[in-house]
Amino acid sequence: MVEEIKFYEPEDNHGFLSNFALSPITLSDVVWPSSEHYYQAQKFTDLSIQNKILNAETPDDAFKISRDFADQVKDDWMEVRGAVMRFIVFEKFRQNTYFTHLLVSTGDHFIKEHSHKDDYWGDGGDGSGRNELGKILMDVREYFAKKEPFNLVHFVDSAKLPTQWGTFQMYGFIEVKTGKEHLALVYGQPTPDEPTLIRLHSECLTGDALFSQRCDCGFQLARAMENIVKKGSGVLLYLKQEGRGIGLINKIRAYHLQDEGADTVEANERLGFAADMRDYAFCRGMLSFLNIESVSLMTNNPRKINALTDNGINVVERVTLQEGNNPFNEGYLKTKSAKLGHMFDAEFIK
Ligand SMILES: Nc1nc(O)c(N)c(N[C@@H]2O[C@H](COP(=O)(O)O)[C@@H](O)[C@H]2O)n1
Ligand SMILES: [Zn+2]
Repeated sequence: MVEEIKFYEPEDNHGFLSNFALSPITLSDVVWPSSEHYYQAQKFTDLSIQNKILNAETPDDAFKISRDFADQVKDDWMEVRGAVMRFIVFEKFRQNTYFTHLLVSTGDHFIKEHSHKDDYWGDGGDGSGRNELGKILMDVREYFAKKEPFNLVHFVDSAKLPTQWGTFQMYGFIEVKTGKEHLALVYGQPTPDEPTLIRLHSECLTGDALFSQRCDCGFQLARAMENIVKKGSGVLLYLKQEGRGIGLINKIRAYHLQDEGADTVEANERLGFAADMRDYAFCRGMLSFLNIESVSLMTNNPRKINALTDNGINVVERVTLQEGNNPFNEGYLKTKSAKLGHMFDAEFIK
């Protein structure tokens, strides 16, 4: 059974779907504060009425001003209103990509404007209405759901994550291609005005949660979060890519081979995997949702730099993240440098 999304007030859950949600739409150098402003203004040929509506403080005021001039609505309005609505709802989402991510993230849910006041655009409150606005929203969703970056991940929900360094906002995403669950930990208020300090951290249960000294992951995770808090803002993408993409159990198999003398690349390959199975293309979807286009990337791994660059993210700076070298991971770090191109200072892997 396909679940339903019933929306109405812009401040309620799924309120972004409402025409009364503020969403600047620029048309011929005119900025309409909401789709409601534009839709109501198109009822009139009188430019002074259009301007009154354009300059209305709120979408509600735009609606009310339109009702004040009900006797001057143009004769063909009932014939053209459907096309006007479809145009402006499409433009709302084309120009406000955060809303587009939210719309596409509703998946295949049936969308209804739950309005007892309107049985044409809404469902009439009892489901007897035509729900024409809901139909347009589902058509617009279908269009953008096929387009990058909206087709890469679906946002599910977010919550606070208090840590020893500071409180992050944790966003949960589902990768469309694989169904994998990925996180974005956001600290402060990253803005497109300057490069955002970020880390692409591939999940390493042993290092991140079990204090392993076989690798540098847990040490890098801690330092990256500390760096972000010290800077005042930034993002850590926590990616479901355990074992360089081979998974936890296969990583244990790889460790076993390493216990018998193989290096970390040889072990992967003896198990029938490439040295590194990870793909990062979906990260563009998470960064787009967060409105991040240029980054300072904390990594030693050239593949992560290339992956972001290849997917349209401007990596303006690489910030080294050399942490946790110890006798147990000395060989691992040396192999990452020699065979996987990791950029370490000579002193770090002596
Ligand atoms: N396949 C595999 N073999 C090993 O020996 C490993 N230590 C790992 N660890 C995984 O590597 C990723 C972190 O490496 P980067 O620094 O991001 O390149 C992460 O997925 C670990 O689980 N994997
Ligand atoms: Zn690790």
